[in-house]
Amino acid sequence: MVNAIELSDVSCRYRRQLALDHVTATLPAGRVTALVGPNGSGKSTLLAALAGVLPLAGGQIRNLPEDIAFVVQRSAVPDSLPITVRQTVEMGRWRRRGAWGRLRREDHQIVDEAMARLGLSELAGRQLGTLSGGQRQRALVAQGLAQRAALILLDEPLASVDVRASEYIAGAVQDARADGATIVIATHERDQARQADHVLHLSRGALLHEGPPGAAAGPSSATGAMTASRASGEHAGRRGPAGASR
Ligand SMILES: Nc1ncnc2c1ncn2[C@@H]1O[C@H](COP(=O)(O)OP(=O)(O)OP(=O)(O)O)[C@@H](O)[C@H]1O
Repeated sequence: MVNAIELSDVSCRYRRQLALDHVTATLPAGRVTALVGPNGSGKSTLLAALAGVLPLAGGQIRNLPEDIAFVVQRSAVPDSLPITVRQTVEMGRWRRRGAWGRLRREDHQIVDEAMARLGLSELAGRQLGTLSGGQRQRALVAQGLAQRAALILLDEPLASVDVRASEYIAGAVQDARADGATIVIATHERDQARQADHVLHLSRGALLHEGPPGAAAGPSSATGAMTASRASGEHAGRRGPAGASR
């Protein structure tokens, strides 16, 4: 039995600015947690703290797994990066094999599976920079999935993506959950927050509320999503558009 990740009194700063303000919260193991709140409320900062790329200014995080996949915002990846879709997804195996290590047959299988899951198989040889925004986002999510990490962090994976990409990504998230991963998603998308198991509502770096989707949200909710009831069942969206099943 894997324990929930526990944040107690977690604070983070960028120089003098307090970006996370004494956050105490729980991220249930093997479940999807959505981080919601207005721009600048601390969602990306909380992901960076969980990923270990931003040191804590105070507090502690317990039960953090060692293998963590961090799918950053698409805007954080330069358009001109000379890399194909396959190479992008293969980078998800670097942690296991090292950047210069040879991928094994099982790695290639995992990469193929992640690409198929996100509907990217036919785009494998394409340069990342020649893809649409939604396709590029799918490639980044596929890279995250290929890590087969116990904790998967996704920063705004549905920002400015088309319906097809958002269906593939939502399906991939539910698949990773079904495989036992703990997933944390910063999102502005109502549907994604509704489909989560647990929601942390942040405002100005502080936790306003945590609980199941549909529970009370503060009046400043950026998404307005928290008053809606859960739209779909446990494994809703497990399959993406045609050909995406695995
Ligand atoms: N690299 C940085 N240097 C300085 N301040 C930063 C940095 N990154 C974020 N901040 C500040 O920290 C606060 C929290 O930002 P963060 O990006 O975590 O919010 P967010 O909820 O993810 O916002 P968004 O929805 O716009 O992505 C904001 O006030 C922001 O201006």
